[in-house]
Amino acid sequence: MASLTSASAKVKTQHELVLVEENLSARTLILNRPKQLNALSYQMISRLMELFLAYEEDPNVKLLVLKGNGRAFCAGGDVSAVVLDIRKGNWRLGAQFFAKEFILNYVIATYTKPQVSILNGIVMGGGAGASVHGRFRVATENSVFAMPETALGLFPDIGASYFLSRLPRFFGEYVGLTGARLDGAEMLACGLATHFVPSAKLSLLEEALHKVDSSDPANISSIIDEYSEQPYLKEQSAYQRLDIIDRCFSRRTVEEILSALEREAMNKPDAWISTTIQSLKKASPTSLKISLRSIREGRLQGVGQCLVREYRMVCHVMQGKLSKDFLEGCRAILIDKDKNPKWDPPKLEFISNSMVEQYFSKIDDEEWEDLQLPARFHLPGYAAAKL
Ligand SMILES: CC(C)(COP(=O)(O)OP(=O)(O)OC[C@H]1O[C@@H](n2cnc3c(N)ncnc32)[C@H](O)[C@@H]1OP(=O)(O)O)[C@@H](O)C(=O)NCCC(=O)NCCSC(=O)/C=C/c1ccc(O)cc1
Repeated sequence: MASLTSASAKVKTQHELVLVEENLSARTLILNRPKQLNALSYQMISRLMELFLAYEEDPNVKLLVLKGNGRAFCAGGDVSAVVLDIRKGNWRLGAQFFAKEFILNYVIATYTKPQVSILNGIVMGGGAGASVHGRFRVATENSVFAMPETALGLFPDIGASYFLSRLPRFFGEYVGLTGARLDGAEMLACGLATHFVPSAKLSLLEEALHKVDSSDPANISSIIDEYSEQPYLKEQSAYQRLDIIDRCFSRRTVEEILSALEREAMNKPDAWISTTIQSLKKASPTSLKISLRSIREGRLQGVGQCLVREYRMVCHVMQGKLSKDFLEGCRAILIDKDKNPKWDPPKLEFISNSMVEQYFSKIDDEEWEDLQLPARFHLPGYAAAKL
């Protein structure tokens, strides 16, 4: 029988935002802001961090399950508050949010006990950060995955330059630049999910996980295997187009990627190529350029290095000195909802390499410092790389 517990926390609402279920050696954390699609607020991230760190020390805990209440696992970081902060000129509050979130991503990526994320709904931005770095990711027929940041004037953060760059071939560049939505079958095919379980079987799976008394990933994997199915990958899936994706998204620059897609479209008109071109043309040109460079650098870096670099980048975005596209993207998509952002600079060709370069440099501010990741000791082999 599950019991609801409340570990030590200062603010009462934190307990309501992340519910905890205890079952023998398993702990289930439930993101509980269903009306906002479980968008992660600062309090939620703080609470998750507190719970993850406490459970790592607790020998009675062997397995963590993470899931969302309602139709979403998690639709990303909570963008509603940040817009107010930036408008007031308080970009450091945004930076503080990201520092906390990225450290949580790092703790998850290097966690010493297995984490099973049940992705039975929307998984976007920060929701991917809370799950993809963990050991097991269970997709269902309700999963909708996307990294939609370039449409918002941001870039795929939360360590996405690490995991996107490790997807097969150039699929990560495609997912990260276009913000394309993937279903559960596509998530499994590309490796973002480790298992696919039909939602009708989730309660049985969870019951089985509640009885687990081991942290051995092989044990957990075989339990999830019992409920897993091989889903149908639709013929129109982007994952069936890896050859075109490779031909186009392997190009050196965003301009070359677009030209390659346009050439493909001329040779063989196709709805998927048109949609892909349209997504790129609607996104912030600055976001596209810094995202491509970030994913390319990520190929050669560990998850910690990726997060430190992304933190520099996100601080530049929050500071708004180099570009105000993030504020404009939030206005157009979340506030006025006219879906018509006016990006500045408005075109790819106006953004030089040296402008891109600045996003990767330290912030010129005496009070600012690079992200300090916590030292993580005694990691078992499986705690390091999950993808
Ligand atoms: C496609 C979605 C997921 C579902 O669409 P829908 O089914 O038509 O549902 P709604 O859009 O009506 O969403 C239901 C409610 O959830 C809210 N919501 C839905 N995602 C959100 C959300 N990320 N935030 C804060 N409310 C939300 C949304 O505003 C709405 O609230 P309300 O109008 O009061 O009913 C749609 O909500 C959507 O595009 N959400 C944004 C997804 C997204 O871009 N996520 C990644 C964002 S970037 C990121 O993670 C970092 C952000 C950030 C964080 C902190 C910072 O300091 C700086 C930056």
